[in-house]
Amino acid sequence: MNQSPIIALDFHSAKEAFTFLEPFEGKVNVKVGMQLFYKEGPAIVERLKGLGHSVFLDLKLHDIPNTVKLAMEVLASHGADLVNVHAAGGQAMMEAALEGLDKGTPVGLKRPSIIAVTQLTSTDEEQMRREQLINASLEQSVLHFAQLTKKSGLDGVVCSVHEASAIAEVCGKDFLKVTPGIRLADSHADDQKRIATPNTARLAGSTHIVVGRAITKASHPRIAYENIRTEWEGLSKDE
Ligand SMILES: O=C(O)c1cc(=O)[nH]c(=O)n1[C@@H]1O[C@H](COP(=O)(O)O)[C@@H](O)[C@H]1O
Repeated sequence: MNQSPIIALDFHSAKEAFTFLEPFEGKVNVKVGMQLFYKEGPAIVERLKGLGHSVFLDLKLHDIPNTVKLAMEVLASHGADLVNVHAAGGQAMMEAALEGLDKGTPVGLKRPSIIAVTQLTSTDEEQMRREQLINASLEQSVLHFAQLTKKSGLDGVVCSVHEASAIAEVCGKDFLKVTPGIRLADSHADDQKRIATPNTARLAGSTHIVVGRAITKASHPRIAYENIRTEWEGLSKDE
């Protein structure tokens, strides 16, 4: 998957998603999450891939190792470029996920990259300490999960922009740091707690940004996408 912004297709149906994508010329990076996948099934991934788009299949698996391994074996056959799990599932679960993906990837195709969610971007430190009983800073917790993810052999993590540079120091520049919670300077946080602009994401060393509502709810989604892409890539408006 190239480094263009990943558009979160948080839509209710394939019809809505494809209508939304119509004004976009060429191939884009898209994310299919639970809402669209549970409605449309694997066909949505296959259709998007058929149009040449790159697909992050965001189902955030979190279960016992054997169940995750078997599920990943099936998911690998849909052709997604990137999939994810929750790092809190543990090292054995992450290793099993990787094993399932390796086993399920059709011969001749590249195994999807796999990343683990550290702490959701809708979580803040106070909530983490209170609800998860973690007696550490949020950054320490994210770094812990990033190191566990790396040790398990995965390709990277989902984190917020605020932890990206610390993760780069510990896990390396090439370890994926996929960062949702992206907002333009003047937009609402909605349910997100750890937000940042595309420009901050680039300076912090995010490898990818995931953007949903700032594009999908914009009055001109294509223009919103271009503005975000321009800021993320550090280009001036006319480049
Ligand atoms: O795994 C994810 O993609 C994810 C992890 C996370 O910690 N936070 C997070 O917001 N996401 C996803 O990223 C997208 C963000 O959407 P917006 O807040 O509308 O930009 C949603 O589809 C979330 O499911």
